[in-house]
Amino acid sequence: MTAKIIDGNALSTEVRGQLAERAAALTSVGITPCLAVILVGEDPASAVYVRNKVAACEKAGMISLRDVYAADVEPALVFARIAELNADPSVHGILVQLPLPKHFDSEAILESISPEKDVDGFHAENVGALMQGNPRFIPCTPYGVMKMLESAKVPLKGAEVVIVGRSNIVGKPMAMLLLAQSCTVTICHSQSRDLAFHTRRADILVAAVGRAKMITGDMIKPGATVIDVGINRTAEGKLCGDVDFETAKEVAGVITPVPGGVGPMTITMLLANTLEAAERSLK
Ligand SMILES: Nc1nc(=O)c2c([nH]1)NC[C@@H]1CN(c3ccc(C(=O)N[C@@H](CCC(=O)O)C(=O)O)cc3)C=[N+]21
Ligand SMILES: [Mg+2]
Repeated sequence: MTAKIIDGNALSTEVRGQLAERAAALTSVGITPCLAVILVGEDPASAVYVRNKVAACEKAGMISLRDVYAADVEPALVFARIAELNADPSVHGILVQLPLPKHFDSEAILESISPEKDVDGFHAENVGALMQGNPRFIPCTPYGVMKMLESAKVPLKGAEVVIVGRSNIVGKPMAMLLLAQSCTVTICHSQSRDLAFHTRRADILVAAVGRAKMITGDMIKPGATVIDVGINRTAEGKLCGDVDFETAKEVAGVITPVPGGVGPMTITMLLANTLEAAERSLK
């Protein structure tokens, strides 16, 4: 039997439809949700993501602003633009596309965004709120994963979860969200001894390492839920995840594909956070 596939595009369409209704309701009272996106440099993948985010905003009836800077821009210019966006009441969300060029202090940039407009949930204040169990903005990728688990009715209470990857943008917030749902959470990383020992115990396995096809079917417990957060490009330019889908789908009970899985849900939850920020501005 092959695994049930969670279709991230279909779920995105459904959720974005609901968001569009809320956006229209806000617009009718004079507030159109607005996301400002800042892109520094010419990385082609980043340009594609930013284009997708902007298009998704407009389709959901939200406004988007886009500022693109050359890779060698003075950071002071970007800080000044963020300050301007922080002060602009018509802007509800601000996203600085990562990664930034090496001469940027990324942490300082993220801390300069007003926590009330930090729709990525990367500001230390929002990270702290999530750890304390009172999230203000949930980082978009782990938020999207939670929606996917919910839509597939994957039981969470008491489940053994193994997350492979410990990044600030996926692994760590993912662990906090699943812990809050009473999962038993293990975080593995590049220095973990005997990775397969851990992954084979997982009822829910989240792969967020950035290494193409590194999770193979033999590393998965039969019937497990496998969430693939990886976005890797092969030499031929094909997109593939951290999970070897062909072998994994024969073992897993539920699985997410790449493309068409977590990626579209990340953008959907960015829209959700922007809308949420705009709704809060009413109160
Ligand atoms: N401040 C910031 N916030 C982010 O949320 C952020 C970021 N920086 N930097 C880069 C990563 C990556 N990310 C993706 C979003 C959507 C897809 C997505 O839609 N993927 C499509 C395919 C798109 C394609 O063809 O390349 C899919 O998986 O089906 C992928 C990756 C957001 N990120
Ligand atoms: Mg994100």
